[in-house]
Amino acid sequence: MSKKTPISQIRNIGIMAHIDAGKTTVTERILYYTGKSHKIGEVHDGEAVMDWMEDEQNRGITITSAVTTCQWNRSLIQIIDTPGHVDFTIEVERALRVLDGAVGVFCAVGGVEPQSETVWRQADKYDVPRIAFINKMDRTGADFFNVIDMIRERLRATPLMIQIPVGSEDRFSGVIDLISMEQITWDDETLGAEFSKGPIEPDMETKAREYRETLLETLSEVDDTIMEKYLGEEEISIKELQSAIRSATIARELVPVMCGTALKNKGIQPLLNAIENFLPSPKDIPPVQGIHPHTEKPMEFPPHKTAPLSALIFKVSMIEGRKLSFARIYSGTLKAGEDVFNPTLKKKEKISRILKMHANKRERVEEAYAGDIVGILGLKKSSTGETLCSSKDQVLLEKMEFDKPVISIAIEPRTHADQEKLEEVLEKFTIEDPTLKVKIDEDTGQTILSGMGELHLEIIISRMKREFKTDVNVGSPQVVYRESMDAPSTGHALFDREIAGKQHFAEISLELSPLERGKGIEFSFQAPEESIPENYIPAVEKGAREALESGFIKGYPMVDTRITVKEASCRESQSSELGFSVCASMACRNAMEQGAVYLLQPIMDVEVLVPDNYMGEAIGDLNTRGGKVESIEPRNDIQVISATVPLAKMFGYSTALRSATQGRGTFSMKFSRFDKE
Ligand SMILES: Nc1nc2c(ncn2[C@@H]2O[C@H](COP(=O)(O)OP(=O)(O)OP(=O)(O)O)[C@@H](O)[C@H]2O)c(=O)[nH]1
Repeated sequence: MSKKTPISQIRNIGIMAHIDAGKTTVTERILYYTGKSHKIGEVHDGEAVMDWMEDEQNRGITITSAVTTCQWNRSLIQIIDTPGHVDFTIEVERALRVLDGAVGVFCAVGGVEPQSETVWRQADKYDVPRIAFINKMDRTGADFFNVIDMIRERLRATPLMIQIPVGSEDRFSGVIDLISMEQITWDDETLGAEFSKGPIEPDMETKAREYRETLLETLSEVDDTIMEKYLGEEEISIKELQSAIRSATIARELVPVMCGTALKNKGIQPLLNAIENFLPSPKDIPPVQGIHPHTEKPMEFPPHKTAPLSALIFKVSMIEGRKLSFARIYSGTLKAGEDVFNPTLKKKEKISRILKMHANKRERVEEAYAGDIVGILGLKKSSTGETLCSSKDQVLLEKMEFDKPVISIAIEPRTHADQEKLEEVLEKFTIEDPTLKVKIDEDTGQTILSGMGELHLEIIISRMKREFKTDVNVGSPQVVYRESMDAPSTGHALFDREIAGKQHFAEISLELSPLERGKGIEFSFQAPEESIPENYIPAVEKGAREALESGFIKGYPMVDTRITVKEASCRESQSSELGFSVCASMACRNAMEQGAVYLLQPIMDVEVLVPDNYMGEAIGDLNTRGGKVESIEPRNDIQVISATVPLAKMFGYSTALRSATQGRGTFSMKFSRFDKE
């Protein structure tokens, strides 16, 4: 395993799916057939290799992205597990950032569910080439061709059927490979490890020929060579077909679709072949973009082990008190025992160990190369989203953007023993999860946790209890607001004070003015030149930003505001960073007092699915919650209502919807924007 795989044979992939489509079971079977795991751990036994976290086993859903490595034919497949629940979009986004291709798993009965659409769109944003696997062909109601239509209509993708199923539901026995025109049948006795390939059975022949035509037509639309041969009725070899499919998949023109049943051990080996044949290697995708940390000049290094090092930390886990950082290496070589440079922190860090991650064990390696995804021990300060490079050839890769928390709860340790552990546990959680924020409420002294949704915080609390035996009382969830202002307002402050025997003097006049929604905070220093020494400007900026961060009305961060310093003055020998920082902060408070600051609340995109006869109730209920219905679309016998609703009005919605629709309605929700109350 530790022998070096050429970069062209590496496949960094994610498996994306709606909850319950069977992602964990598919991953399990991949590990089984690639020989990494010797026992099939059924999800319902709580033994799945990937889901090693206790909480995931209890809930039966996958929360964290674990990376695991396995070997298939000549390829090294590194699987980054991605969750299906939208409350964990951070996990999906960070996985998408470092993978090169993905397998979308769909349920043959449910097809493309709203959350599969969400995840699919995220993958579109990152230009990730995909193949699709229609799982659960054994279930009652399984309908391969219906899912194909859904992929076309809901995901607006062009499916390329490279297989069709033989039988369905309990008579599903295998597939017809439309590339080689062979029938593949799995042997139930050997957990699907053995299968036979042979000529297509007579009763399937007509259908197989018909879909082979469809495959050739679809492929001809994107590949000229295939088109010429197809129109000329010339023989097209398997190699030619594979190469055309590979190019079209990588160019994201087509999505090859396959099927099977992971639970009944059918269809996984051809899926592994498709990962190897059709998904890109790190060499097949555009080189990662970065900038020079000082000059901000665009930079890119080739994905080669002799190029300068560039790697991105995409996840940090605290394991037994040690920080394990997961990094994707884009170029160069990472060596154990050597220093690397973190351009964000402007600091060197030592790589003490490099680990190749298998699902439940780690293998130590001395070096890792472009294309690899590894665990690193030894990094002390670096965190998720930061770059590692060499101090000689510095590069800064694009940072990961994390959504801001929208919901918070107050927690209180139950006993003295819980109190003692709480700080340490929270530190671990915040290091691992950049979307979780902890702060102490200045008025009440309570600890406030903020996160991405109710489920996100619920899981944190339950992990505290189960994994760390730390019990807390939990307050009811509160919406996290932002503050902003309507019109420009000016502020002034004079700071002239003796601190520890030294006089500090600073004077600042500034203006706070509204920016467009979503712009954040901008700072500009427009005081006359040489009014204060240039090296104090960063202190002014720091003080001003900090003041805005602590808000005005209720202490929520101010957003979408420009700070313009108009005048500044100092006295020689009485200037200090401290003085300028405090003075800028006071001037901002002064401007906020003068101006009209208001609250912004989180608005959510909500999608509600209800049968026709409950639509009236569902819309009425959304209206009473202050929701705005944006569209209503029929999907088979179900109506899909898309609306935007203030998060504050969505508490208890799942219970309300269930009782209004006798359990038939479902919904999904994700953060849209902050807007005026
Ligand atoms: N009938 C049938 N059931 C399956 C199949 N694959 C998975 N399942 C079952 O479907 C359920 C969900 O499977 P998982 O593998 O946990 O699905 P997942 O997509 O990983 O779900 P999350 O971890 O919740 O995101 C489990 O009870 C599986 O045993 C299949 O091919 N056929």
